[in-house]
This record gives sequence, C-alpha cells and structure tokens, in this order.
Amino acid sequence: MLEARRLSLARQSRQLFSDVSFSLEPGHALLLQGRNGAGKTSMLRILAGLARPDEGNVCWHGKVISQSPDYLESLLYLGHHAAVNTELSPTENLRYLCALHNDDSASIDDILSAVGLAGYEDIPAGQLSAGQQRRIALSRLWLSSAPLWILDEPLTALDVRAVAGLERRFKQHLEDGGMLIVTTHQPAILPEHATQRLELSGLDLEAET
Ligand SMILES: Nc1ncnc2c1ncn2[C@@H]1O[C@H](COP(=O)(O)OP(=O)(O)OP(=O)(O)O)[C@@H](O)[C@H]1O
Repeated sequence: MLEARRLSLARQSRQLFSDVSFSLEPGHALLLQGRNGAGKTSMLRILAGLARPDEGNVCWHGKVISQSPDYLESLLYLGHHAAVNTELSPTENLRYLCALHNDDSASIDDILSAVGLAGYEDIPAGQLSAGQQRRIALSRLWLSSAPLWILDEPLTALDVRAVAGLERRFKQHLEDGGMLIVTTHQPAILPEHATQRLELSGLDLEAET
C-alpha cells in the first residue's frame, strides 16, 4: 500500500498544496487533477521519490520511501518527457528497455504491435511522429512488472486507438492487483469503481480568478 501523509509544498513563494493525505490500495487508481501550474507534476515527483516535500512523507508498505530499498524496484515512473532514444529504432529502444528491466522473455514484436507500431519497427525514432514516439515510451507499461505506476500525462499526443489500448492496459494492471497514479485530462480512461480523485487547487492560484 502507498500512503501520502500530510504532504505540503511551496514553490516560488506559492503554497502549491498543504496537508494532503491519501492511501492507495492494490487494484486501485488515483487520478490527480488540477489546472496548469496547480502542482500535479510536483506531487508526482514527490510520490516517485524524485523530490522532497516541505512537510509530510510518503510511505510504501508502512515504511518511509527514502528508507524502503525495494521502493524503486516497485515503481515505474513515466514523466512528461518520457525518455526515448531518437537515434534508435522502436525495436532497438525496446531491446534497451528489456535489458534495463532484465527481461529477456518479452516478445518485442508483440509489444510493438500492442502499442500500434507494427510496420515502424526499424525506423529511427527521431523520424517518427510525436504520438509514435510517445507509444515507444509507453511500451514500458507492457514490459514492467512493477506494481506501482506513476504516469504524468501519458495520453499526450496519442490518437483514439492508442488511448483505447492504454485503457485496456490500465484495466489489466489494476485487475492484476497493480496500482496507478496518473494525471490526465481524459479521466474516462480509468475504471470509475476503482478510481479515487485528488484535486489540487494550486492554493494561491484560486486568488487569481
Ligand atoms: N523545481 C522548481 N523550482 C521552482 N518552481 C517550480 C519547480 N517545479 C515546479 N515549479 C513551479 O510550481 C508550479 C507547479 O508546477 P507543476 O509542474 O507541478 O504543475 P502542474 O500542475 O503539473 O502543471 P501542468 O498542468 O501545466 O503540467 C509552477 O508554477 C511551476 O513554475
């Protein structure tokens, strides 16, 4: 189980969020919402252990994540600019990812087909469209066995078919007992019954309206 305990963060003398707590159980998703600049990415980075809050902490199975050596192995984090080597083809990018995940069993062709890149396997990623490059990055979701996925705007640049494929992958991950924390402007992609919502108001932004 993942627990956020009384998280607070200020940036550029603005309080982004204050005293935020939640817990996430296996099989459940958390949808993080809020307008531009509200602090969603900042929150995701804290939950992934990439940044520290001003106050509060994040616990994984009851232990603070900085003292939980297995946390990073349990986590798949995909940021805004998910890493894709633009000089390598989709197949080569996936070979590299397989090596990273110590996975020699994955069928690269099957994964590329699942993410809709059949026919583009051997073209350098730099010559592919933004959405096709995004699909390469998202193929990590087919490779990883990490129980906790933290994804920052994963649907950016994706077309309707790719979004549908991702929706199926999310559903399967949750049914397998995985957990998902995600920011997206298309909340319908998440199963309603297994999803909790957390709205970040970007506290001082409220005063601007
Ligand atoms: N490392 C940093 N140093 C200073 N300010 C930062 C830093 N990271 C984020 N901020 C500021 O914190 C605020 C929240 O940024 P954040 O990226 O978390 O928002 P967001 O909700 O993800 O926005 P968007 O929907 O536009 O992606 C912004 O005003 C941003 O300028």
